[in-house]
Amino acid sequence: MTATRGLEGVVATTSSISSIIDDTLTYVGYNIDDLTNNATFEEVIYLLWHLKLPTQSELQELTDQLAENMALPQEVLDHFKMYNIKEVHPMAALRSAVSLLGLYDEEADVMEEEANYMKAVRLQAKIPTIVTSFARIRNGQEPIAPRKDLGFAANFLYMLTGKDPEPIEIEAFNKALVLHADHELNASTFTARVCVATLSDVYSGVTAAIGALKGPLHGGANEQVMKMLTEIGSVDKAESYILDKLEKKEKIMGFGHRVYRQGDPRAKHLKEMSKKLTELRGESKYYEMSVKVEEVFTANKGLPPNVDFYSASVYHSLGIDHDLFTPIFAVSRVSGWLAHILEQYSNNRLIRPRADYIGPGKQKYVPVDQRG
Ligand SMILES: CC(=O)SCCNC(=O)CCNC(=O)[C@H](O)C(C)(C)COP(=O)(O)OP(=O)(O)OC[C@H]1O[C@@H](n2cnc3c(N)ncnc32)[C@H](O)[C@@H]1OP(=O)(O)O
Ligand SMILES: O=C([O-])CC(=O)C(=O)O
Repeated sequence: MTATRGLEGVVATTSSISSIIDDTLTYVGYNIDDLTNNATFEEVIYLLWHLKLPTQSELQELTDQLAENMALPQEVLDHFKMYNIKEVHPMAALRSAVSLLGLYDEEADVMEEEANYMKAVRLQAKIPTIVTSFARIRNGQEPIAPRKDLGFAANFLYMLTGKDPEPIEIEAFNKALVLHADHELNASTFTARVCVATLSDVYSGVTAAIGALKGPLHGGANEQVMKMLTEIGSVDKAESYILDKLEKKEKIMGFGHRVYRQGDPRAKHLKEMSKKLTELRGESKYYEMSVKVEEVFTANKGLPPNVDFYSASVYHSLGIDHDLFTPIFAVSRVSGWLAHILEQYSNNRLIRPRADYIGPGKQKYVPVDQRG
């Protein structure tokens, strides 16, 4: 038995949800460019869960179900008072809140298909409310209830700020949600599938996935990109900053990818939005710094930016706190996790690979009082 480090190139399941072939990303056969330019996030959720685009009435039904399920149990809101909310990372709070949510769902352990689908609806609906409520409570503000007249993207921004978002903000946020929704067998989705393949419940699968997304080599990279841009501070400092990091053999967050070789097809959409939004806000230095970082990094390492790189300046331009960037990734990616969880249940087999043992050979047990 020989191990493949990081399971690189290992094909671990079949799936009908999304594919990356020759650097082209599709959801159920629809090119990501087409979906980003045309679809609402609600349509994409439906697509991932049903493997077809919805009709008008199917879309309305899902939209209504999401709207009806956005409110949180009071216990979940109350639990934010149990710890020092200002000190806690919102990804840790989200992970805990989703786990807690499972305790208040009477159907949490009901494994029928319809019950699992409705849990998916409830989780997709409630995760934005968790993230926005957390963000407001830690600022001493009351959580804001969602509005029935707003779509998913607009509602998130409204619940976060209490203000009616501008059309360009809604467009940018909707695109970001579409772009982050699914990505084949990335680390957090694989985690979710491994978890539920034991026939554990949907809440456990999503809680595990949030834990995997949190790490800086995966979803956590977008917050680190913003930290880097803040540290750089101005365009003229970008080149020396990057060269110094490379000299020290440090990784530059937001670059590189396990699967893409020529580049991540999602990055160009975020780059375009970053340009538009940073100019609109009079903060084009964040876009310009990003472009300079890309130029210097790719010239030296030949690795193009991934989805996390330009999403940082997009979210910053939307006025979002930097530590909420990864939770926002989860607000979108939960749609993909749930699609994969439902797919796993529908054709389940325990996921249990092997390890290539490289420890000591046979040893004889020595009682503790005789060990030197
Ligand atoms: C949504 C997402 O999850 S997208 C990914 C988000 N993560 C990041 O942006 C973090 C930065 N990027 C990385 O750490 C990596 O590119 C990963 C984790 C995304 C992919 O990693 P892997 O396929 O395992 O590549 P690995 O980390 O082994 O890197 C291969 C080589 O490229 C280098 N490399 C890869 N990415 C970077 C980077 N961002 N900065 C500097 N060097 C890099 C490595 O140092 C390594 O060089 P070496 O062979 O000389 O040691
Ligand atoms: O696929 C991956 O390894 C990481 C990624 O880009 C994503 O999850 O969107």
